[in-house]
Amino acid sequence: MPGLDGNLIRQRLADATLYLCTPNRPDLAEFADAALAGGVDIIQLRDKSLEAKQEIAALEVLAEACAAHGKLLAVNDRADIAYAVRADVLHLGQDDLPVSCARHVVGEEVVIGRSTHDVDQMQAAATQHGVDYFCTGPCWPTPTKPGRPAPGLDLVRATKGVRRPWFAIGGIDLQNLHEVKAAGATRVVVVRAITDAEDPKAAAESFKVELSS
Ligand SMILES: Cc1ncc(COP(=O)(O)OP(=O)(O)O)c(N)n1
Ligand SMILES: Cc1nc(C(=O)O)sc1CCOP(=O)(O)O
Ligand SMILES: [Mg+2]
Repeated sequence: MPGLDGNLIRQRLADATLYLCTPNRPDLAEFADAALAGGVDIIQLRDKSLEAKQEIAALEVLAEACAAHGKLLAVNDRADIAYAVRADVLHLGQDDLPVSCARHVVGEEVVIGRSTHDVDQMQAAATQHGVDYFCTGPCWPTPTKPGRPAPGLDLVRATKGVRRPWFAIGGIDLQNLHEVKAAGATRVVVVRAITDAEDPKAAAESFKVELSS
């Protein structure tokens, strides 16, 4: 079955402000439904513990939730799995598959994103052929990505005004979101702020309210 049309995916990306990465969890379907109902625009399965078969099974759960809410499904690292589940988005870090290689696997419709951690990487991702969006971070050191040094909000400030869609990431929560916005970000990626929330729908709603003001 073909995935969404690339123009529609890129339109949804342009409109997206809240991107959630989640590990697999026993209540994945209910959790995803709540987060998407609260306003999450893109949901990525980020779980390094899964074998391909289990990752595909979890992504199929997320795909159903994304289709029901008209939102985007993202795969982390694996172009083959993105292809297998007809994902809308493939996210690649600096040490992952080269973009040109991933593009051959997933085709032209799928949106490809990149992680960046310094100004040189950010400027490269802002112009590199085949890249549709990028992320800058971590804004703060985060236990979700142990050992990754944080360039902090200076990198967000350096990215302000770049036209290609970009998201701030790393250590962002409802308490410090105003600092991220003041540094120039209009889009954010979060993990714990929603995955650890008692009420994921309410957490997502609060992010969306703050991001739209
Ligand atoms: C949306 C988004 N942004 C950044 C990352 C981090 O990617 P990477 O640096 O490859 O690290 P891992 O997540 O693979 O550990 C991401 N996954 N998603
Ligand atoms: C997965 C990931 N990538 C980062 C980067 O800077 O590229 S920071 C990060 C983890 C973000 O998790 P939390 O919202 O729980 O701090
Ligand atoms: Mg990666």
